Amino acid sequence: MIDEKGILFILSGPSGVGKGTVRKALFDQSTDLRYSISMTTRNPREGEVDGTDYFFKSREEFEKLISEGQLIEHAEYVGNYYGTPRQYVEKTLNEGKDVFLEIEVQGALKVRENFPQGVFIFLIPPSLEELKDRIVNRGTETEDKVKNRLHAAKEEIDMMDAYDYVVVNDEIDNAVTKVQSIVASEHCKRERVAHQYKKALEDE
Ligand SMILES: Nc1ncnc2c1ncn2[C@@H]1O[C@H](COP(=O)(O)OP(=O)(O)OP(=O)(O)O)[C@@H](O)[C@H]1O
Ligand SMILES: Nc1nc2c(ncn2[C@@H]2O[C@H](COP(=O)(O)O)[C@@H](O)[C@H]2O)c(=O)[nH]1
Repeated sequence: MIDEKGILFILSGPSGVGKGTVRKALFDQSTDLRYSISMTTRNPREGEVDGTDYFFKSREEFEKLISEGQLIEHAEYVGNYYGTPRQYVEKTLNEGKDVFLEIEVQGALKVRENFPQGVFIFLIPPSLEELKDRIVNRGTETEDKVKNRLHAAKEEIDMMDAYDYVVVNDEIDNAVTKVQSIVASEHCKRERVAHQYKKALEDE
């Protein structure tokens, strides 16, 4: 059978590496991917909009979503819950459209268990010093939170080998081009499988 479902792409990596920046730049150029907006219990940052950046939930609401099985994965990250809505992802993939997740590492590894056919991309910083500068300069975290996020980052970078691709986010444009190439290459693989299937039917 040809798999006519969309492809699930997962962009992951430590906090501050630039996942959001790369994703936004990618979506400014690409219209074929569908971005899955996550749920979180963290407070909105200045300028963040409910339903665009995240669906902001209370802890009670989030725990209800977990118990109802409405998330394909969730993780508690530096004191807050984050999770991926099941209905949007499954419906969109079933319609044959590609879905793009931007999530942290524990969650990505859980997605791997349920969607082994997903394409897992790990974004790494050019160095840990640069990672720290990016988190600090973003100006969204207190000193304590920066420390927690950097501590988590070291453990997350150790999980890099569990991914299909690693992209260094040195320059944003370079990183975006690489992610676009990965998307194109995964489509070529899919087309090869479809072509082999068609040929096998014709040869019967
Ligand atoms: N290639 C780059 N070069 C320099 N600065 C960058 C680059 N990519 C992102 N940044 C900057 O680094 C900071 C963190 O980026 P961003 O918020 O996209 O990271 P993130 O991985 O999505 O973080 P989080 O996981 O905490 O949401 C931002 O201020 C962004 O402008
Ligand atoms: N496991 C999940 N992680 C997610 C999800 N959505 C976002 N994230 C990641 O959480 C951290 C912190 O995000 P921030 O917005 O507070 O800086 C970051 O790595 C995000 O990519 C999700 O649905 N599941």
